[in-house]
Amino acid sequence: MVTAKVWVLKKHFQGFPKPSDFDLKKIELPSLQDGELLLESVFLSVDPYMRPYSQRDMKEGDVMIGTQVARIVESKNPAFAAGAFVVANSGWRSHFISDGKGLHLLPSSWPESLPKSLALGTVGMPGLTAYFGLFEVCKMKPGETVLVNAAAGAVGSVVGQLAKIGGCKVVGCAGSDDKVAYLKKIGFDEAFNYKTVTSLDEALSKASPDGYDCFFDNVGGEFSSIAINHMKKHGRIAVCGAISQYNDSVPQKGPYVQIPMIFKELRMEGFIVTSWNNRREEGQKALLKWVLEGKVKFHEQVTEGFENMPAAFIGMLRGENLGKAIVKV
Ligand SMILES: NC(=O)C1=CN([C@@H]2O[C@H](COP(=O)(O)OP(=O)(O)OC[C@H]3O[C@@H](n4cnc5c(N)ncnc54)[C@H](OP(=O)(O)O)[C@@H]3O)[C@@H](O)[C@H]2O)C=CC1
Ligand SMILES: O=C(O)CCC[C@H](O)\C=C/C=C/C=C/C(=O)C/C=C\CCCCCO
Repeated sequence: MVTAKVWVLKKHFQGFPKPSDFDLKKIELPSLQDGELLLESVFLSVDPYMRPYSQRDMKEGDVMIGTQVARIVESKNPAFAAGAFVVANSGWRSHFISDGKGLHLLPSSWPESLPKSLALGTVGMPGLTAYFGLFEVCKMKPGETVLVNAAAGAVGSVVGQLAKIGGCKVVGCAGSDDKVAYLKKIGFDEAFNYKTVTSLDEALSKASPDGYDCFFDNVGGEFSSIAINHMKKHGRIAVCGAISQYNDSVPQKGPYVQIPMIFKELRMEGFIVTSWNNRREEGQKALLKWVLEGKVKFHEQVTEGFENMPAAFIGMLRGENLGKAIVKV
């Protein structure tokens, strides 16, 4: 019998999640039935969506939602061999049983030299978010100017690099000087610390006096209400996330955006990356190629130990991560 450790949501979050909102439990896993697999999590992802989705999709006592790279320990399913690695969406669990549905084998072209955790970040859901958000929602064109916030994060850092590959000028903002330095290192044309600039308006004007054709918005709130006034005519805004709102008990009432929307004839479009699940392979192949060519750099904020999942999650929400926040079991 295998004993699995799982993190459950003990209490719905009020504001920022607290360690006391989680409970670590042990579950004895049964023996495998025909068609089933036993897997052990090797890397687990902590992502911003877990904060709002927990409110919408979970009840207290549920296992926290989330994805992992897992190794197949034992298989009674002919489609999956023991020893292979998959991306699963099985939540915060150290071990779990699956019938094979919803498991994505890592691409066979995955080189040994590349950390498998990238399948949760740059070459996984966040990277695909950047890929489809830029190409399908922003529809960026060479020579345009792209703005991205939370730019040193899992999604934002890929947005900036893909926009450079696409021949654009890229402006990014992040919440620390170290992150700003990282953005310049990976090729952003302009980068600033939104926490320390005296005026966001001035910082946006200085970074791109002519304004922005595309705004990849990961943050929402006041930043977006100001940034929208810096959009060029017929600009496009990809509403990817609103992390500035997730931990607020009472969402901010931002200034209205309709006026610039009308006068600048802007297109503002929200999206969820799962809308392109049928093109997942295309995106992963492209991202893997650019990583291997060195055109897309990656950085991971790795927290060691399954017992530290809540700390990694809370740390990411507080901006302590540079690049994709990952937990290594
Ligand atoms: N639509 C979709 O399909 C998807 C949407 N998303 C969204 O994309 C965004 C980025 O996700 P991801 O790259 O995984 O996360 P990150 O790796 O960027 O980590 C979150 C970052 O958000 C920033 N942040 C946190 N709170 C605030 C705040 N109050 N104001 C401004 N910035 C803040 C912090 O960076 P900093 O130091 O810059 O403050 C923090 O490091 C999120 O909004 C997420 O919900 C992600 C995946 C899919
Ligand atoms: O099990 C699930 O559905 C979660 C799957 C997560 C998976 O890896 C794929 C997509 C992740 C999407 C992330 C979206 C965002 O981060 C945007 C977050 C929140 C927007 C507001 C949601 C409000 C819910 O009430």
